[in-house]
Amino acid sequence: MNVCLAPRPVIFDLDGTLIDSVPDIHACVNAVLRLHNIRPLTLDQVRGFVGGGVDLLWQKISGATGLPREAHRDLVASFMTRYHGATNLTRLYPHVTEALGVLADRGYPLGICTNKPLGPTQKVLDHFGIAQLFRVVIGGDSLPQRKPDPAPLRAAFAALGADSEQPRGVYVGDSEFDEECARNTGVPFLLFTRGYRKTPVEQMTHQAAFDDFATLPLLVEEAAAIA
Ligand SMILES: O=C(O)COP(=O)(O)O
Repeated sequence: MNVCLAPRPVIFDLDGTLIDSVPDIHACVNAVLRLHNIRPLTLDQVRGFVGGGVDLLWQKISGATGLPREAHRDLVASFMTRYHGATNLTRLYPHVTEALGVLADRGYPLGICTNKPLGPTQKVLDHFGIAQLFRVVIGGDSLPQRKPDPAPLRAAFAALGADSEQPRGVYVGDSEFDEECARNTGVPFLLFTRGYRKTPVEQMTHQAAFDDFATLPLLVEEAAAIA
């Protein structure tokens, strides 16, 4: 007898996976640093600080620039004012829209689990006209926990009807935070290699690695079959 299983959820990270947002983050960071007469950071420095959410970003910036700990809240607030609608320098990676369309057409429930705060996340998804493809969006401020804690990813799977303790489905991301989160959640990880990771691909745990979103639908099919 042929048993036809419903396609399992596919959850995506955002920064460094679907979008290259570091140029906008870099511009907003330097605008805030300028107010404090701190020399601008390079794009590479800022890229190296992204992945753990806005709080961790500013802890790392303060560590690198010597900004006082007491300034943290104001720095984050000042950054968020600028960052909220900053999409001018952000780009979707090639073939992202097409790959998401193919997966949605094949019936995969799609979601986002990012450490980026929800406000800017929704703005950028709207900006690129892809918001409607995602049935759930979990941001870095949606829950008290952030990736690599499994809680946000579990919540995303649960919202798509999966078992929240032992979800079946796949997570697609680019960073060490995403790799660890997938492992903590117990789901296969598909690694996009053109994002913001610092570790060589061979040293990261993944079900498959890819550098072109055109190949993603096939990888999802293979990974979902064993998830
Ligand atoms: O905002 C960040 O630091 C990273 O966000 P991400 O989880 O989408 O990579």
